Amino acid sequence: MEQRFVMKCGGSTLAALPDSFFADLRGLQESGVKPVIVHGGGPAISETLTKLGIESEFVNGLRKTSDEVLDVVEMVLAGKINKEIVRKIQHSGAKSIGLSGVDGKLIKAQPVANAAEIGFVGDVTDVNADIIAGVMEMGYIPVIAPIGIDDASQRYNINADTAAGAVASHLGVERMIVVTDVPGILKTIDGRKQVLPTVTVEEIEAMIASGEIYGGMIPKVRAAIQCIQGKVREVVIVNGDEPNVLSKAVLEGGIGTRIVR
Ligand SMILES: Nc1ncnc2c1ncn2[C@@H]1O[C@H](COP(=O)(O)OP(=O)(O)O)[C@@H](O)[C@H]1O
Ligand SMILES: CC(=O)N[C@@H](CCC(=O)OP(=O)(O)O)C(=O)O
Repeated sequence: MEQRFVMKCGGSTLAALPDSFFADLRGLQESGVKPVIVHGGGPAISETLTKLGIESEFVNGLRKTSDEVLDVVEMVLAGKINKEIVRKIQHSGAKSIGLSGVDGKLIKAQPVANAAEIGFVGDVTDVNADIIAGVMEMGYIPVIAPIGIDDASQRYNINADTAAGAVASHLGVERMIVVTDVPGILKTIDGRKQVLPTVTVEEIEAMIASGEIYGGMIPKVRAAIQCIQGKVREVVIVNGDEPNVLSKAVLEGGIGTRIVR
């Protein structure tokens, strides 16, 4: 079995993740599995921007990022949220090191195509997988904040789903697990919302076109589609609230929605 997996934790669920979630993570690591975490924190960024009286808006799911907004994004993601996750992992008894994409130029980025409209938002151009592998080799769980950097040392705000997909691709893991606040991709069947156990790229495109997949689910499925073109075999979307959700997703299957080729 592939020993490594990338897990993306969304801001929608981070604060509510119970101690048992981190105990499950520790158990997995003890059994020889090597997790890599990439996290979001959109709601916490919005809250801090509001407190500071800085306006920001989303354009097609991406935050318009001025220099002033970028400072707050880095402060909240690489500071507050990253260290909160590292502390929780350490409290569970596992070892963890927090990094942002700036550290060791871990995530190289370039401006998105519509940068003139949305500012310092980045697309990933490269990931320094050696740093991540080195941290794992030392027995630590890497926790990565989605800030990118270019050769001129400009920072970029990167959507966390996009960053996680790029990390999974560059590491060449077989599986990415996306932990969020819904139990998978939901579809109304026979008048009832149901979790789809498996979806293909074609089904996703149809659900985006019909509006059945919208908002924050769009960057997740887009990142999933991008990374399953390569070595990543499947992306699993799960709810962080479910007991032992990680070990179920990694070892057993049959939970959440699996996105496959
Ligand atoms: N078909 C769908 N199934 C489930 N959730 C969906 C779907 N389409 C859109 N969503 C929305 O996507 C949200 C998850 O995205 P988001 O709030 O950005 O989470 P995160 O902070 O974890 O990245 C869900 O809470 C739900 O409102
Ligand atoms: C460019 C862009 O939109 N970046 C995101 C980064 C955080 C994120 O993606 O967090 P979630 O996973 O919780 O949504 C933002 O500024 O909110």
